[in-house]
Formats: sequence, structure tokens, C-alpha cells
Amino acid sequence: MRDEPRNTAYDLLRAVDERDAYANLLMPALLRERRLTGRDAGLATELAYGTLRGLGTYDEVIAACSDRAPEEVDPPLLDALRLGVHQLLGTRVPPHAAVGTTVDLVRLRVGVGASKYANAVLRRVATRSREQWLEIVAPDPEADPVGHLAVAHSHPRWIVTALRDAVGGGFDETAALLAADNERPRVTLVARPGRASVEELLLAGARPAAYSPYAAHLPEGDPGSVPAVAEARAAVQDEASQLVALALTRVPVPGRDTRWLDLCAGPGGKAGLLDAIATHGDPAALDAGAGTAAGAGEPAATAAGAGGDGPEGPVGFGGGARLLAAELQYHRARLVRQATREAVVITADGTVPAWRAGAFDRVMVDAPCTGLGALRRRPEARWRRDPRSLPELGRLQRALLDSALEAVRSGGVVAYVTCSPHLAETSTVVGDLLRRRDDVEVLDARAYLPGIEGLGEGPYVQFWPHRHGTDAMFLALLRRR
Ligand SMILES: C[S@@+](CC[C@H](N)C(=O)[O-])C[C@H]1O[C@@H](n2cnc3c(N)ncnc32)[C@H](O)[C@@H]1O
Repeated sequence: MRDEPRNTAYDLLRAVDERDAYANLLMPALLRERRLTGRDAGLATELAYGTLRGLGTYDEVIAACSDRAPEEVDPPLLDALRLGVHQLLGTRVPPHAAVGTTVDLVRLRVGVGASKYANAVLRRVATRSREQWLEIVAPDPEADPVGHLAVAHSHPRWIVTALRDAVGGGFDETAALLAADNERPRVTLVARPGRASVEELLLAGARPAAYSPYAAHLPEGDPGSVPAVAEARAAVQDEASQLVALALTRVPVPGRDTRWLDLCAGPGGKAGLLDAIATHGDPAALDAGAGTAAGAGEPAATAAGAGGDGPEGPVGFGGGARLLAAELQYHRARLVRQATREAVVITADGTVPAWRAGAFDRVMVDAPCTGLGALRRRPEARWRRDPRSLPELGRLQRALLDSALEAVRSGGVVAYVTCSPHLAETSTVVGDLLRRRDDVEVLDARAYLPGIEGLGEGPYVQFWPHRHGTDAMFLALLRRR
């Protein structure tokens, strides 16, 4: 009898290797096609994602148990070995079952000769626990801390270095961050204001979230089966993504506040929330008694705490603005259209403005980046990212941020956001801009996310998976003078 969960996990690994498939897009399709549900679907997903996340560790163990280096092993056999090692070192599958099912899989899918080799390697792997193997295969943490963390937590060296620099250098905190990257992220929903409510999501089985007033976590089940999600009144959205969009809407701006721009809107997560708030306002802030930033052309009311020497406090937007959502790629712009109701969505290059300079009151730049802040979501992403993409991304990030500052009027505000904590994509980009331009004031972004600890020293905000349970999202808030 075919072992469908393991065969499916193996097919996913092969598709990722051979066709550069995205695991989180292909897996649901494979499960549907093979009619795997419940425990079988859960097992197939865990085996595939766990193997992809852990293969940096597993390849070192395979190397120690074999007379061939992993790069000399045929890719179809290597993927099966990784799947077997994951079961042995990363799951509670009994060792005899982990070895037996993998050897069967290799015999059927690769060949009889290869199955004998797999049997010998996996029997050796099964003689030690994960911790015991790490003692042998991971570099000494004193002599080579980055190398140790890279093998122990299965991340490429360059990413360990980048995350260590971003998190502030400590070995223990870097280890906690890398460990959090290997956890399965919770499914978080957003109730788009005026279109759905958190109460509605809670009634559908979700649980309250810690930080965003519009968020709830879905502990199990298909988000698409929640009626508000199926009707695009709610959506799946990480809590930090919600919060950076909310922060942009909560900065007081003097005078007109009716024209908002999302410069890099696809696939539309932040645009969906911005469009709802632009249209219906921000009831959570208004109910909590924040000052109001009245929409519809009226001057913003004085914000709570505004007027002194310190940073102005957050305001709740009253509604009556319109969002323009720009996205370079046509198919992604179509997704933005599905996520929004009132917004005008255009396919456009944000660095070549299709609008007048100074036309907008608030601008979101959620710039293309390495995505190192969302490694939890895409199990294979850490092995695909390439540090050589940084210079080109950096040029684009700078061009988009400059374009955003041209698009915003004097007194208006720009949010620069990345789903990466890499310093070259975050504070370095903003720092360069501040050296080049004297018409920009940096706001302390923490002031617009009150009550959330661990966001950094300011003025920028950095969310972290190991501190907040969110993606590692970066936010800078800039006011045009
Ligand atoms: C990080 S994603 C934005 C995510 C989105 N804000 C959300 O919350 O769903 C960056 C987007 O910028 C788009 N992009 C890349 N270059 C662009 C450009 N020159 N102008 C506008 N959009 C661009 C990409 O296609 C991608 O969809």
C-alpha cells in the first residue's frame, strides 16, 4: 500500500528542488489532489516543511553517516534521506518506522541499490539523538558561534550573521530568534474595520490576539471556511503587518487627510486594511478615546499628548479618505483589487509617479525585500535567498522611498516598511535618505504602537518572531517638512 503522506511530502521536496516550487503554494494543491485531510494532511505537511526547514542540520548528519558528501548524492536519494533524518531527529515517529518507511520509499521511487545505501545511512543516524549529533557535527560555539548557530538551527551562515547584527549581537537572543524561525507560525486573521469585527471572528472559533485590535488567531481549520474571510471582509494577515499599517493611519497630520497611497500594494494585505480604515475609520482607536484625525477634508483634531515637546500621541482616523493602491505586477494588482473595495488600484511602477508631486497625505511603502522576516512562513526560503540580491534591492528600496516622499505633501507622513530586519534594508536605507534630504523629519514610531514592549530603542520599530510571535517587520515613520 502506498504511504500517501510520506509520498506527498517527498513529491513536495522534489518539486521544490527540481522546479523551484513554493512549498506553501504547492502543498495545499497536492493535498487536495490526493484527497488527504485531517491527520494525514497534517503529517504530510509537517514532514515536508520540517524537512525543508531542517535540512541544514540534516545534511551535516548525513555527511557524518555516509562515505559521500551530500552534494555527491543523487538529489532524489538525498531528499529521501533528509525526509528519513527529519523523522528520526525531528519527530516522534518511532525509529524503526522512520527507517522502514524511508527505505521502502527509496526502493519504490529511486531504486533497489539506493535503498540499501539509505538503510545503512539511516541506521547510523538512528544511533544518536539530535542533541548528540549536534555535539558531533556543529562547530564549537566558542570558536565559531555563527557556524554553530547555522548548523544547530539550520540557517545559512549569512542569514545568521545578518539576524545577529539586527537583533543586537547576543548569542542567546540570536539563538532564540533562529529557533522561532523554525516554529510553525500561528494563523492570524484581520477583521477589516467597518466590514467585519473581531467578535465575529471569535464566534467562528478564533482566539483574541495580543496587540492588534483587529486581529484574532485561528488555532485550527481552514481560514477560507470562516465566512468573513470567504467574503473578503476579513483576511489572513500577520499581526505586525496590521500594526505597521495601523501606525501609519494613527499619526496626526495637520489639515487635509483624504488621499492615501500604497506604493507597493500587491498582494494587498496592507492595502485591504488601509482601504477599510480610509473608508470607515479606525473604531478601535476612537473607542479607546484617542484623539480624532477627522477625515473628509476637515482639519485633524488635536491628538492626545500633542502640542508638547514629546512625540505626539496616536489619533484614530475618522474615515472619509480614499486609497490609491499601486503595484508593478498586473497579476498582483488583481489580488489587491480583491482585497479592497473602495480603493483605486493601478498597475504602475512606484518609482515613475503616475500622480502629482505632493498629492497625498499618507503614503505606505512596503518595499520589496529579502523577506528574512518571514522565514517561518516559507520553509524553503532561507535556502533560496541570496545576499547578492541586496545591492539591487537596496537601489529599489531607496528609489521607492524617495518617490514616496515626493508623493506626500508637506506635513504628510510616509511609512517605510520591510518584511526583513536586515540592517542593509532597514535603518541603513532610511539613514541614507536622511543624509541626502533635509525635508524629512523622523518620528518615533513606537509612539504610535503604545503598550507594545520590545520594539527597540527607537525611532524605528522592529517586530520579532521570538519577542512578539509576529514576522520580523520593520517600520520607520517619516514626516515631510
Ligand atoms: C513586500 S511586497 C508588498 C506587500 C503588500 N504591501 C501587502 O501587505 O500585501 C512588495 C511589492 O512591491 C511590488 N513592486 C516591486 N517593484 C515595484 C515598483 N517599482 N513599483 C511598485 N511596486 C513594486 C512587488 O511586485 C510586490 O508585490
